[in-house]
Amino acid sequence: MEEKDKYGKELDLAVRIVHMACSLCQKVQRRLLSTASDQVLAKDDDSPVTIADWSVQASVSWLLSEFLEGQNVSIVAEEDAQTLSKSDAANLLAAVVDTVNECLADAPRYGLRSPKKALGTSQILEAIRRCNSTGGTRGRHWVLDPVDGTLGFVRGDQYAVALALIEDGKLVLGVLGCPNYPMKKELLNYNHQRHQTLPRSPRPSNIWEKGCVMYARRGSGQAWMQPLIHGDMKFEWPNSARLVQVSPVDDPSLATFCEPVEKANSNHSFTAGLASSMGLRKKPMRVHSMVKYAAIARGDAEIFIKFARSGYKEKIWDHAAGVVIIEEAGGVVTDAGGRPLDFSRGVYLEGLDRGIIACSGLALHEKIIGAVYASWDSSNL
Ligand SMILES: Nc1ncnc2c1ncn2[C@@H]1O[C@H](COP(=O)(O)OS(=O)(=O)O)[C@@H](OP(=O)(O)O)[C@H]1O
Ligand SMILES: [Mg+2]
Ligand SMILES: [Mg+2]
Ligand SMILES: [Mg+2]
Repeated sequence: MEEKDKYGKELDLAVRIVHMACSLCQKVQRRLLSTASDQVLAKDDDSPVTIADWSVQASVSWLLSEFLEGQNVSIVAEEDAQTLSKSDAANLLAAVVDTVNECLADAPRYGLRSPKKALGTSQILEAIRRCNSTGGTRGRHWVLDPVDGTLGFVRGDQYAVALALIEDGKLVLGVLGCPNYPMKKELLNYNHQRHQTLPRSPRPSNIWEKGCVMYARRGSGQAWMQPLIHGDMKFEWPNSARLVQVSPVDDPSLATFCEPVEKANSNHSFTAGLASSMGLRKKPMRVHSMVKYAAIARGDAEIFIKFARSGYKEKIWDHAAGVVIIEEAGGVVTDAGGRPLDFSRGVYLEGLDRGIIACSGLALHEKIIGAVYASWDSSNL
């Protein structure tokens, strides 16, 4: 197979699957926001999880196994089936089973096959449990964050579905579905005070106002964006895909940096110090989820910085898809020491030096690394 066609089949499959998963999430988010429900649960670390997280994981797992039959499909993903398997979780499990079957019944619209008959509870639990691979340096591993930014999802705000493929420890493709991130930034209602970054109308009618799916294949030098496939729209490959590129801005005073919304996930006062020391003047764009990676890849912002509290270990599914998309769009992603992220060492980004810095170009990147170096000793991280 020619190098340029390598992973073409896998990318095509992953893009279709992510479109489907985004549609599932939109339905669940609408229901969640319109009913005062108890459908948001807390995990052991107090982070939220919903029917959408489990349902996307089950659907993606089933579809990958179905289409890559014969291969021993290895998936590294965020959720497990423990809570759902408990005897008091029958209603929750039933809701997941319904949601997955509703989603898979739509598969032909995306050029995929539905199951011959609706999946049963045990098949769905099995599909979730199968995603317990720990990745590593050898072989192929799919990396899935079924709902990234679950907090944004339950707030009715930004979230993403992220699917990537690693082969022999290297990222080879990434797909990022952003259901509330319109094709054009101008269509986003960005409110600094309320930290809300939502499409301007709640039920947009124009496809450019709807969400997007971005994707890239390692080494292609290209990153693509498509409008989200909706309702009765037919999936036409490559469905108005357009190339995206990082921003050309390299003057810090004109650059925008993004960071997590929650102080608990990244040290806002440290990043504010960094920003001012390198001459960034604009307010930070605080957005939930890997939409931050999407924003850099398509030139809506120039910098993404995340410094988690010391002791927190970043997981590969929170970054994999975003990193390959930014890099192919012309950007740079490293840790705070300037080294590339290592996706080969299991579930965590082992060896990560302090934080993550994604940038539209080398000039800004060097300035931030320099600013981190200069301010680290005086910081209280
Ligand atoms: N303590 C701590 N520090 C750093 N990061 C953490 C922490 N706890 C969780 N996470 C991971 O952060 C993911 C969400 O990141 P965001 O950038 O969307 O955060 S924020 O909601 O905008 O604040 C979130 O992803 P999801 O669980 O998929 O939502 C987590 O994997
Ligand atoms: Mg995540
Ligand atoms: Mg998640
Ligand atoms: Mg989570």
